Amino acid sequence: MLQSAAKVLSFASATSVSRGIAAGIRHYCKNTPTKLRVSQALSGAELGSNIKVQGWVRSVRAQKANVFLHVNDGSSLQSLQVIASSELNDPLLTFGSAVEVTGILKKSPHQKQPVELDAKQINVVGECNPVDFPFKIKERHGLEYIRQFPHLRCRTNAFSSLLRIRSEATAAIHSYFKDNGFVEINTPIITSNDCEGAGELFQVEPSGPDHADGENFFSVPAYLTVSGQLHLEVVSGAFSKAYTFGPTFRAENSQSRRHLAEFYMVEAEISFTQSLEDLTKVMEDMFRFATEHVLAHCVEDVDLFHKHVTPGHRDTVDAMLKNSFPVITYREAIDILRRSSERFAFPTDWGCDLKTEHEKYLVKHCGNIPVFVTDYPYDLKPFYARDNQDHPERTAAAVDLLVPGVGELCGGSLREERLNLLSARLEEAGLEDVYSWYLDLRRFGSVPHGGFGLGFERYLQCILGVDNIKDVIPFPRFSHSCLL
Ligand SMILES: NC(=O)C[C@H](N)C(=O)O
Repeated sequence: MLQSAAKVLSFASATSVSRGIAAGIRHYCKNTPTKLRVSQALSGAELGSNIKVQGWVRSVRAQKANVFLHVNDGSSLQSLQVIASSELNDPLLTFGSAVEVTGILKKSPHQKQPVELDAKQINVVGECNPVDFPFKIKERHGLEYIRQFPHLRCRTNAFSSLLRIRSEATAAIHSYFKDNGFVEINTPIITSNDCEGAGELFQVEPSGPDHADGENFFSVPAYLTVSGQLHLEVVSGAFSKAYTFGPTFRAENSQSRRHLAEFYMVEAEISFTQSLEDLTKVMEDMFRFATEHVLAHCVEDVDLFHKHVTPGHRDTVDAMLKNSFPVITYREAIDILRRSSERFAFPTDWGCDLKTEHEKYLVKHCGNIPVFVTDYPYDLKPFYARDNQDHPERTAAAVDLLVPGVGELCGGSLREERLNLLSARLEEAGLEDVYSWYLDLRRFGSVPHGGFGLGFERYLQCILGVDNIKDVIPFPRFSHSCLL
């Protein structure tokens, strides 16, 4: 009896203790702000709650007894409006400063923004001297201006939109390949081959005191990759669909609006191909999938470009998505160029490389939508391109995709899978020994296959209408420039 009374007592005291703890936790939770990203706050999550946001001040204005801020943390183009009483104002609260704001998230009485943060506390985490800061409040700076500040430009609306679009486009391209049964392969960045044979290579050599004797680290000359194609071809001997998406390097001595020394390339390789159509279908489908995804998931960011940076470009993008991409042969392209009344700077004879001016003309001629050009002269293409033996003119089964505003976006080909033809071509070029492993691929289970590469920055230029490729990559590298 006594024992059971004791049990009841201890149970009673235990429950009151736990009740006390629970109340304490509730009290603590009520007073501990929930950390939200700006995009979450804007979506109305946690309306009426005590929240905390951390970000950078995009605008600041003192009015009567209040101070109004816009805080952005890169999660969306929109900033969160913060209202604080002027006691919370601080001379360090300037455009560009980093802040931490705690307060109650409320529905906004203004139509322009759905919510506002009624601030109870503002900490300036990092000050920013507005006099020295290169960007000015409420000014729309052009891409060319902000390009001068590669270490600061992500703090502008335009460049932060670009970075979000870039990230979303990357994800879309990966999901396209995943959804369509491709396996992602990490092809090497350091390689001993010059896939394109164009000699635009950056050689890799070690440095530092351990390598002062000038030894050859790899025992063979090594370079930064110009293309993952040959490694994908290795893989395509066992995987019928493979792709890679990574940095690529070309030592082109060019300051042009569409060349970089370091750029990202999406490359795919498909085994058991029947014709170039197997490649053009994937190129076109991937282009559509990624573009539709970006337009649907980055509405405000894309609008910023299409309305303010490159007004009118949306119509071009809509036309690209509405029409299927025409296909013309190189022969037809040459005939179109030769018939035109345009005065080209470069020749338009059979066998000439198509230059940017030609590519742009062909795109316009075809209705300002992307156009595939196929079956290039055999001698224009590298050793791996398949010989179209049945064509009257000597051509290779190669294809380029030309797009509005940019010119060449993708290049691809069926690969020469026939051992005798490939080894004859390599022998002619004196490359038989270097590529003996490549010939092995044709000795052991060779199948017709082909692939293509898409320049990711050119793709972004194309869908956003951005003129200069340096404005669509976080840290551009080009001749005489390797800032940061
Ligand atoms: N993977 C490819 O077909 C791309 C091609 N090797 C190029 O660099 O243009």
